[in-house]
Amino acid sequence: MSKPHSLAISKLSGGYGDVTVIRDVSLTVEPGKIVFVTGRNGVGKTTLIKLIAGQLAAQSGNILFGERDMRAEPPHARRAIGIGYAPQESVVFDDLSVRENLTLQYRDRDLARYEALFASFPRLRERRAQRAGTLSGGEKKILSFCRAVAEDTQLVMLDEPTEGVQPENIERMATHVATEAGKGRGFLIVEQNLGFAERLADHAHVLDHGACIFETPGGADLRARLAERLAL
Ligand SMILES: Nc1ncnc2c1ncn2[C@@H]1O[C@H](COP(=O)(O)OP(=O)(O)OP(=O)(O)O)[C@@H](O)[C@H]1O
Repeated sequence: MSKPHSLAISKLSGGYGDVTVIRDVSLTVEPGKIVFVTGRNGVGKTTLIKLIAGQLAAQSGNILFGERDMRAEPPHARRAIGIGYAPQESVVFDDLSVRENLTLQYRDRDLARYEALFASFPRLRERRAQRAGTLSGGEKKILSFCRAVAEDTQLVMLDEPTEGVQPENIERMATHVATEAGKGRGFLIVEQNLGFAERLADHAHVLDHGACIFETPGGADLRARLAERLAL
């Protein structure tokens, strides 16, 4: 992995066509830091991640990764530069096997890079020859999580990674995120699971109507601080 970069978003606005969903959002993810974005349904969390990944074009504001302006780069280039992404809908190719889904982007098609993840999620290894479309919703989320974590990117964006995943696997996800952050990778995680956020966050933002209405450092009572803002 090359020298780690910070992601720095400033006054970012964007949405769908002429409709503005995200308004003037600013946040930073430094190397090795875990930053959460939470908020109620429909406030724009996924839209924000898609703007950073390049799946949606920004209307105004800046997205810098290191010194580089990401707004000029198409999605595949942003990934190649070091911004990985596991979307909320998991993007599992149903007709391909689990193995193919995990190795599509690698010329060597080697599963060895998944050893540590398979140790935590053995069902994925057991089901490697199975059509990915036959996996349960939670298993698809785990597949998508593993693919993003195993990829050699400096930043990992996860959109609701724990949705539909059982508690012991959520705990294993948390362990992998903490380990990877310890190696210097940054994480930007959209989550409504406040326990997961409290367990991992260095910093958290609350989004409402497309704007950041609250931000706070991580820590023991993060869940309560966020819940208070979410109830407003
Ligand atoms: N393709 C689209 N075209 C137009 N509007 C959209 C589109 N996708 C989402 N929206 C709207 O943008 C707003 C924000 O949606 P978004 O998916 O970003 O919210 P979210 O906070 O991620 O919600 P959830 O927690 O339910 O996943 C919503 O009002 C939604 O209806």
